Order: sequence, then C-alpha cells, then structure tokens
Amino acid sequence: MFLSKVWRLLDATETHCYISQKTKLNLFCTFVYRGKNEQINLMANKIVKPLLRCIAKDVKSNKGIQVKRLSVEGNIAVGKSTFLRLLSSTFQEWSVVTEPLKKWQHIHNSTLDTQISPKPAMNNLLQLMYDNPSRWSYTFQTVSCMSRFKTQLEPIPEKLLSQQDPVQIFERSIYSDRNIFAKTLFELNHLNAMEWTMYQEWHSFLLQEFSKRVVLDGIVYLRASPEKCFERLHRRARSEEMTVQLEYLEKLHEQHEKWLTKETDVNSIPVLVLDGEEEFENNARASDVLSSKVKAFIAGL
Ligand SMILES: Nc1ncnc2c1ncn2[C@@H]1O[C@H](COP(=O)(O)OP(=O)(O)O)[C@@H](O)[C@H]1O
Ligand SMILES: Nc1nc2c(ncn2[C@H]2C[C@H](O)[C@@H](COP(=O)(O)O)O2)c(=O)[nH]1
Repeated sequence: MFLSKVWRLLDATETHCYISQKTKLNLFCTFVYRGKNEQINLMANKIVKPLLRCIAKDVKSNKGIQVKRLSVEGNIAVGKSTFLRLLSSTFQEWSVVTEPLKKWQHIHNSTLDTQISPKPAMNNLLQLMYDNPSRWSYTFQTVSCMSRFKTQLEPIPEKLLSQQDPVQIFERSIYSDRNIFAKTLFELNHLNAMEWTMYQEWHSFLLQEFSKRVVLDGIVYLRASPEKCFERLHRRARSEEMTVQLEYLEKLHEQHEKWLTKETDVNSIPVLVLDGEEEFENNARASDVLSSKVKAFIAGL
C-alpha cells in the first residue's frame, strides 16, 4: 500500500514536468523519509539505494553526478599500492580501486577445482606467466585486461553518490595493460605477431564499445628509476617475482616514459608526473607533498 502510493507519486512527478533523475530521487526520498518509520529502512535498502546506483550507473552520461576518474600508473614495485593507501587515508571520501592481483594469482577453474591435487601453480597465472612468458603472456593479458575492464565498468560506488566532487582512482588501467605490458611483451617476443594483432583488435573494440564509461579524466604517473623499483621489488619479496630481471624493469620504465612523458597525445588525458624515488612511505612530509599535488591536479581537471 505504502509503496504503491510512493510509486504513483513518482509517476505523478513524471507527468507534471520533466525533472532530473536526481531531483526525482530527492522527492522520492523526501516522501520516503516523511513516511512511516518502520518502512524507511526497507525503502532505503530495497529501493532508494538501488535507484541511486542505477541512476548513477553511467556517470559520464548522467548530468547529475560527474565523478573524476584517474589511474595511478608506474613500474612494478614503484610504490603505487603504498601511495594509494596514503591517498586513501588522507582523502577518505575518495574511492580507491586496487589492481585485481589476487584474481590473477588464484584463477578459479572448475576443472582444476575438481582435480584431486591440482598442481599449486596451475591456478596462479602470475606465476605461470613469469615461469614461461612465451606460453602464458597472451593468456595473462586476456585475463588482466578483462578484469580491468570489469573494474572500470563497475557502477559508481555508493559512497561517491552523495558527494559534491566525487573522485575515483584506479591502480593501473585498461590503457597501461595495452600501452605498457602487452606492447612490451610483444617487443620481447613473448606475444607473437598474431597474438599482438588479436589483442589490439579486441582491446580497440571494447574501448570503442565502452568509450564513455572507461574514459579517464587524468593519469598520475609515479616515476622512479628501474634500480629503485628493483630494490623495492626485492624488499617486498613477492614469490612469483623472484626471477624478474632488472632489464625487464628497464624496458617497462622506457615504455612508461614513452607513453606518459614523450608521446604528445595520451588520448589527450592530462598526466601528473610524481617523483616516486623519495622514500615517502614513512615520511609524512614527503607523502603530504605528493598528496597535495594530486589534490591540486584533480581540482584542475
Ligand atoms: N616511497 C617509498 N619509500 C620506501 N619504500 C617504499 C616506497 N614505496 C613503496 N615502498 C616499498 O616498496 C615495496 C613495493 O611497494 P608497492 O606499493 O607494493 O609497489 P607497487 O604497488 O607499485 O607494486 C613495498 O615493500 C613497499 O613497502
Ligand atoms: N605481464 C603482465 N604483468 C602484469 C600486468 N599488470 C601487472 N602485472 C604484474 C607486475 C607485478 O608482478 C604484479 C603486480 O604489479 P605491481 O606493479 O602492483 O607490483 O603483476 C600486466 O598487464 N601484464
């Protein structure tokens, strides 16, 4: 009964005049919150929140909510996760989305799951890729890129919906998947010509199909020397990476420099280059300087 009254009201507002989805929702919430207490929670959880989510789903086309979306890019072990944790604690209203690394280390495979004793590494695609890059790089890029597209296509997180200036930051992106890793692996002959062609074909198709929903407003490039990254990689001591050579980090560094500092057009996305060389992890002053630069960069987007 209560619900039908509210929906009729909603329709009524629809017939009188066009109002923005957001205004309509505010009206809806007003009536919800003037309604009977015991039904408010029901409405909030069952109706209002999903409505907010579906209205804000495609933020770029919804005038009501404009989320500024960025990625943090940088070499392996440069300090992206560390920096994102610092940003997250400084700007708690921001949404920070980390790289789905655990998914790559634990590939769910019903066949494997049923095997009595699957070899441990058989579901660790990161390990397989480092152990035999020519065999597994194309598979890895397919999985990593799909997981990145899914991440960037997720609906806007609830905590951003009510904010005046919502910000969402991704660790890496569908763009670095192609311009850094897939490109490097092709140049190192771990992707053959056919694989590199196929990768670019479906990557370009998905970019075209989802262009507005995966576009970035800015890129933060956390830059450090390959030597510093190599030192940090061993400090972190991730088991899958123990065979990574300095030469590989040097190649990835060159690729980042080419993509983010030399190429004039990074799809015309503004880039902020930050010095990641400094040991900012336990240095509040250094990390504050970096955080302030990111905040000022975002304000200008
Ligand atoms: N600016 C920094 N100063 C000192 N140590 C750092 C810094 N950034 C990261 N580290 C350390 O280096 C290692 C790699 O950092 P991490 O954030 O995991 O890199 P990424 O996410 O880029 O792979 C971790 O052990 C981390 O504690
Ligand atoms: N071959 C690829 N490897 C990738 C890709 N994205 C990340 N990675 C590797 C690099 C690291 O070993 C690990 C996590 O990255 P961090 O920079 O956070 O250490 O995953 C990719 O697209 N291709």
